Amino acid sequence: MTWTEQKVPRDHVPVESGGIGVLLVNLGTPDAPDPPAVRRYLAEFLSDRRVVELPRLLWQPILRGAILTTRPKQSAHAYRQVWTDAGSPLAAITAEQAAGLQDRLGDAAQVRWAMRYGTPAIGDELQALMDAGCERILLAPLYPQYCAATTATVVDKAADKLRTMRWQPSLRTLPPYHDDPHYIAALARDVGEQIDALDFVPEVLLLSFHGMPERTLRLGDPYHCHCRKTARLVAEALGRANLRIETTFQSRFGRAKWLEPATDAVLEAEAKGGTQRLAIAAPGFSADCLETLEELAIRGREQFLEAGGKQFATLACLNARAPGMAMLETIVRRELAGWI
Ligand SMILES: C=CC1=C(C)c2cc3[nH]c(cc4nc(cc5[nH]c(cc1n2)c(C)c5CCC(=O)O)C(CCC(=O)O)=C4C)c(C)c3C=C
Ligand SMILES: [Fe+2]
Ligand SMILES: [Fe+2]
Repeated sequence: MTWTEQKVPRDHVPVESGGIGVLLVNLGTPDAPDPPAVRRYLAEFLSDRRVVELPRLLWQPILRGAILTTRPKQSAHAYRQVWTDAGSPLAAITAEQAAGLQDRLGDAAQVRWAMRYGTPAIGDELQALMDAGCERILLAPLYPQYCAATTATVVDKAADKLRTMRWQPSLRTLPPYHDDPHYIAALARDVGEQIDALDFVPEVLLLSFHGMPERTLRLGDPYHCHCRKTARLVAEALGRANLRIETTFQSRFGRAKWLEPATDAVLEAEAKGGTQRLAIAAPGFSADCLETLEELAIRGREQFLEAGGKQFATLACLNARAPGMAMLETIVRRELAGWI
């Protein structure tokens, strides 16, 4: 043993060294569907300057005042409607995706998962990978379309952890995969199969993406363009002449103008304009969550049917089913090239 090794405290030495890690990251979700837990989650999420790009001195009083006194109660009600025995759908599905990817990668890499807001925290999971001997880590934000409010903030948070380390791992990040042929093929196959399994033939398929303030498009965020490209490629890959496919943006928050057309407005307009049978998919969400299970599947259905629509279906996200997992394995292995 060399002099340096003798000087290194035993508990700071990885158990095994030279390992490869993969950290899957999604947005985050409350620990429980009750107002205090939702308040903690929203406080962290909506204090992120990547998410709400307003000066702190202006935004924090609004957040701590109007928003955090009313929204946690409303959102907790929404979360209760989608909560499962395994907890929040977003966390449960992300855990399943990590387990599925671990099975597929075997001994080649250790896979863990984290949430940008709440738990399990990115810093803790990076540490766990390092403690398990990983010196090279692929950070994989599970957002197909790049957005500063989602992708960049994951990298920021990982960098915050690295900033505290004397001995850092080597880090790679998974690039956005909005136009990756494997992602498009997985979506086309999965969406196509789900449409074929419906008990009705939809006239219209809405591809609904999470919205963003329109200003971010003008500031150069590629998110809107990525969503549009995904939608165009999925429509081409589906190749269904009798199915009209439209792109919309959901989950508007606050008073600023958001990307349009808005999903809720289009659902109403379609029904009022005579569309009777409609299906909706959310290709930007890698896992089902509040925004798909409550906003689309519950409220979206009500909006469409109340406006005169007759049949409505929300299609599941790729989640941990085979087409999505095969795609994830392929794009992760590609980024691990040279490491494994
Ligand atoms: C300014 C506010 C918000 C921005 C910008 C935003 C961008 C954004 N979000 C996602 C993905 C998800 N968002 C989810 C929930 C959610 N989003 C916001 C606000 C903004 N999102 C809020 C306040 C909430 C919480 C629920 C509520 O109170 O309405 C979720 C689901 C989380 C879950 O627990 O299931 C996801 C996923 C993307 C992809 C995105 C920008 C591209
Ligand atoms: Fe959101
Ligand atoms: Fe929502």
